[in-house]
Amino acid sequence: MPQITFVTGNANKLKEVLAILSTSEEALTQVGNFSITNQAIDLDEVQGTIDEVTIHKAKSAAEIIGGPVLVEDTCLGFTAFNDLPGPYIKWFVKSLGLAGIVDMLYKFEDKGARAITTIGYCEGPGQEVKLFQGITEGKIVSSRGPTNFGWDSIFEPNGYDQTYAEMDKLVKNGLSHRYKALAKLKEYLLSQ
Ligand SMILES: O=P(O)(O)OP(=O)(O)OP(=O)(O)OC[C@H]1O[C@@H](n2cnc3c(O)ncnc32)[C@H](O)[C@@H]1O
Ligand SMILES: [Mg+2]
Repeated sequence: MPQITFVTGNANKLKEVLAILSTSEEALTQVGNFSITNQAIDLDEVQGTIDEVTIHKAKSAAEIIGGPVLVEDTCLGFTAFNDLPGPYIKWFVKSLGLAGIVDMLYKFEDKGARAITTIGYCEGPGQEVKLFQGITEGKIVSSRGPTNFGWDSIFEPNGYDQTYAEMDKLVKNGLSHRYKALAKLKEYLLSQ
């Protein structure tokens, strides 16, 4: 069975990906003819568009692993900021904290935000990268719920009165940006 390595340095991402792809959280899962395993490597991230960042991550992962890989890059962008910070959200969370990010939008009436996961699939060194993207729209609110995963506690998806952090995991994993991107990847892998 061909094996694909999901490369990420983020344990929470890995948990969600495995929960969405399978019904259990085992460290190994199967989609169609492929089995998916994991390696925790923190890949370099270039500056650029979401697609450029993901393509670069996938290519470097394929070089390091020497075989088929999956990577993902997750963005959070604000409508009032023309979709920034986008791929740079991680550094904003690190430097400003969640309260600092909420404050950034203080003077804007529009609190709209988009969570975007872009998955990159590369079959090996030097191969093209296929992209699968999922977007969930919502708004930025004052932090509610556990704060152990990124910006989950300040993002409230449209149509819900809970933040991602307050939601049951099954609910988040049934509507999230990551779920939508993985649904597209799954469809592709099942057709191979
Ligand atoms: O090794 P990689 O896969 O790159 O893992 P990372 O943690 O560096 O992740 P990203 O580069 O994609 O940066 C995304 C940022 O958004 C956070 N994040 C990712 N998915 C999230 C989600 O579903 N909910 C909340 N925060 C999330 C994550 O903790 C990072 O701070
Ligand atoms: Mg990263």
